Amino acid sequence: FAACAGLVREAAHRSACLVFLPEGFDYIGSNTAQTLSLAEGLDGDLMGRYAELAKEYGVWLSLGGFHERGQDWPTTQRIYNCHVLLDPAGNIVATYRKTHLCDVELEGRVTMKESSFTNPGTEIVAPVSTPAGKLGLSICYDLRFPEISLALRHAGAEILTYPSAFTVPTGSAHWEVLLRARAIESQCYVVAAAQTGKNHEHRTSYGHALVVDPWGAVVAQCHEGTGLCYAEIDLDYLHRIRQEIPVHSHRRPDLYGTVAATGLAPVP
Ligand SMILES: O=C(O)CNC(=O)[C@H](CS)NC(=O)CCC(=O)C(=O)O
Repeated sequence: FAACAGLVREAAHRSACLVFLPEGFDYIGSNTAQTLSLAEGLDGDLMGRYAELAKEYGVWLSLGGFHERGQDWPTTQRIYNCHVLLDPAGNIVATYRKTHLCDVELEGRVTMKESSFTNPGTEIVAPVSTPAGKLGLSICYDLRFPEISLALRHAGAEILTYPSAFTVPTGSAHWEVLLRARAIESQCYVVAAAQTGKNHEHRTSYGHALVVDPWGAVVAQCHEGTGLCYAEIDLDYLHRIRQEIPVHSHRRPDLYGTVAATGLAPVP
C-alpha cells in the first residue's frame, strides 16, 4: 500500500487525472494459501484505504486486479480477480471480474492455474465515462482475446485497460505486440499497468508498463523497476483516425459473425 500510495501521490502532483495500478496491486501471494488468506471484500479495510487515497488526491483510480472475496466466498473458497474503478469521491463506479482465467503451462518454465483459486467473472462491463475518455475494463490474460476488446469498442470504449502481471517468457515475446494490435484494431488508447521485477522467490513479472495510442505508437513506457509513466489522451486524434480508416463500419459480420451480441448497448 505504501508503494502504491507513493505512486498515486507523485502522479497527482504531476496533474494526472486518472492513475492506473497493475493486477495484484494489493499483493502477490507467495502461494495459493497465502493469496486466499489475504483476500478481502470490496467493503474491506484495504479498498477503504484506496477510496481515501482517491479522495485525498482528487484522482480516478483504476485498481487492476484486486483479490476479491465475493458473496460466494463461504461456499466456493475461491476469489475473483476484480478490476475496480474509483472516482475522486472514493466511490466504486465500476467493477469488472476477469473473465478469461490464465491456466497456462510452458513446460519447465511457467505454470499458472488461476482457475484453481479464482472464479471467472460472468460479464463484460460497459465502458465508463471518465475525464480522459470512455474507459473499458479488462485484466491481463484478457489481452489475448480480441473479442473482448472489440466488444468494448463496440460499446463505446475510447481507452482499453489491461492491468497485468505477465510472465517474463510470454511477456518478452507477446506483451508489446498484443497491446499494439489491440490499440490498432480497436482504434482505442491502450493503457497497461504492469507488475515488474521479482515479486517473491519463485516469481518474476515482465514489467514494461506502457501506453499505446490508437495509431499503434507506444507513447509512454515505464523504466525498469517501480515507477510511473505519463500519457496524454487526445480524443480528437482518436476520432480522426477512426474517420480516416473506418474499420468499424467496414466489418463483415455476414461472413464471420459479430462480437456485438454481448449484452452491451452498441455506440455508433
Ligand atoms: O494471481 C495473482 O496474484 C495475480 N495474477 C496473475 O499473476 C495472473 C493470473 S495467474 N497472471 C496472468 O494472467 C499472466 C498472463 C500471462 O503472463 C500471459 O498471458 O502470457
